[in-house]
Amino acid sequence: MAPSLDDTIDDHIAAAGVGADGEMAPVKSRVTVVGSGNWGSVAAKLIASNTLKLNSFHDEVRMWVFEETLPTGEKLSEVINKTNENVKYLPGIKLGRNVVADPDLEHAVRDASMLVFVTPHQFMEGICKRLVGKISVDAEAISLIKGMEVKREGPCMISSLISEQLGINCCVLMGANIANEIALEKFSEATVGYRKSKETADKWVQLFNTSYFMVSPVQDVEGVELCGTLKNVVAIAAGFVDGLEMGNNTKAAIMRIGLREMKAFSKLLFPSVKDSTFFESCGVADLITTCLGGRNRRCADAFARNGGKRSFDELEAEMLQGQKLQGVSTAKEVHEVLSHRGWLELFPLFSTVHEICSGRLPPTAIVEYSEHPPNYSIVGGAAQFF
Ligand SMILES: NC(=O)c1ccc[n+]([C@@H]2O[C@H](COP(=O)([O-])OP(=O)(O)OC[C@H]3O[C@@H](n4cnc5c(N)ncnc54)[C@H](O)[C@@H]3O)[C@@H](O)[C@H]2O)c1
Ligand SMILES: O=P(O)(O)OC[C@H](O)CO
Repeated sequence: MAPSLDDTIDDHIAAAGVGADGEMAPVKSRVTVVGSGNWGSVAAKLIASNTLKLNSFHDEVRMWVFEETLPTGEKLSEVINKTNENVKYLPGIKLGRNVVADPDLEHAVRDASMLVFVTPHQFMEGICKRLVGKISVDAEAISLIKGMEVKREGPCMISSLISEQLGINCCVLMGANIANEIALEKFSEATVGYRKSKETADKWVQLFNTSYFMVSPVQDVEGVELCGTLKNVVAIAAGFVDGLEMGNNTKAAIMRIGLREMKAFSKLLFPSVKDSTFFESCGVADLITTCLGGRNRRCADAFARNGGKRSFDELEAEMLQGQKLQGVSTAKEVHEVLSHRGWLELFPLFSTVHEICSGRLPPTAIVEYSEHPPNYSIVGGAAQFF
């Protein structure tokens, strides 16, 4: 979109730090969204509707696109800029003319003071490496990414990866947020997790909040992020139960046991995690929506219907057209933490999900007790002590 003359004048005045009345004007924040998948595109849309309304932000929202060539031979970023739609990951939805797709990562983040990270978690380490030394030293970040890395030293949440590699503060935003529903402006809620600065959290809330997207801040980064991350493992279990046609009671049981393991795992890793976080949108609400309507649930359903004979990679490629599952790799990462710390028997649901995904147990094992090594039952488990 070509900026209007008024916008251009305003930008020049703001850049000079002088208001129209000759007073010093507050410096405007520039926002870049790093990622342009299904949720990344919706996040850009939400933010862009707000930057147009709020004087403290530049109107333009840059969105980094992992470039790809479409079947038509055109570049995805060029088509987004031409049509104002992400035709591959969010077809049929206008993003807002102030969203500008940029395939050049370094250029996309240049001069940005607010960085929104929203890619599948497995790509973040590489993206951070490319960004070292390329971003403003006083930039603020937020991660919308549900996932974690496991390093030799132990588990590393994606917000910590961003903070440690880029030397900047990083909040998180998680919630019951199936992107396609928010794209259609159906009401939902989300939770911003922050570490210290409530002022920064409020700025993120202001940037995301709309009449149909209600955002609340809580001071518990790890709790919020672990809820968003671990619910994907429970969603895989819920999908198995659906694929096996076991009914609603079984699925509710899986969700309850899963929530208990989410809480126990989070608190064992980070004793500061608050119980109340599990009752925010990022907790129980995300668990419910994911187990009802998410991509992890859908692919796990297909996996179980095929008796585990078709791999998740194959199902993902066939069913999601380029979108990425997070639950299967998260189950593996959680399993690594559990086995390294000797906690496997405390988390029978998490452990069983990984065993099924990796083909060592059949999908039916999700509700079987004690018959398979390592001889535990999803109903028991010391997770009940938390
Ligand atoms: N889609 C949702 O409903 C939803 C909602 C809330 C949170 N999330 C979370 O948001 C994060 C991003 O998910 P999404 O739905 O926006 O993505 P997606 O799964 O729709 O799309 C995959 C994205 O990865 C990109 N990609 C592929 N290969 C890449 C590479 N090598 N390097 C970098 N990028 C590459 C693709 O271009 C595409 O943008 C995930 O952690 C997800 O759990 C998703
Ligand atoms: O489609 P899923 O399973 O990746 O879940 C999407 C969101 O995380 C739901 O909040």
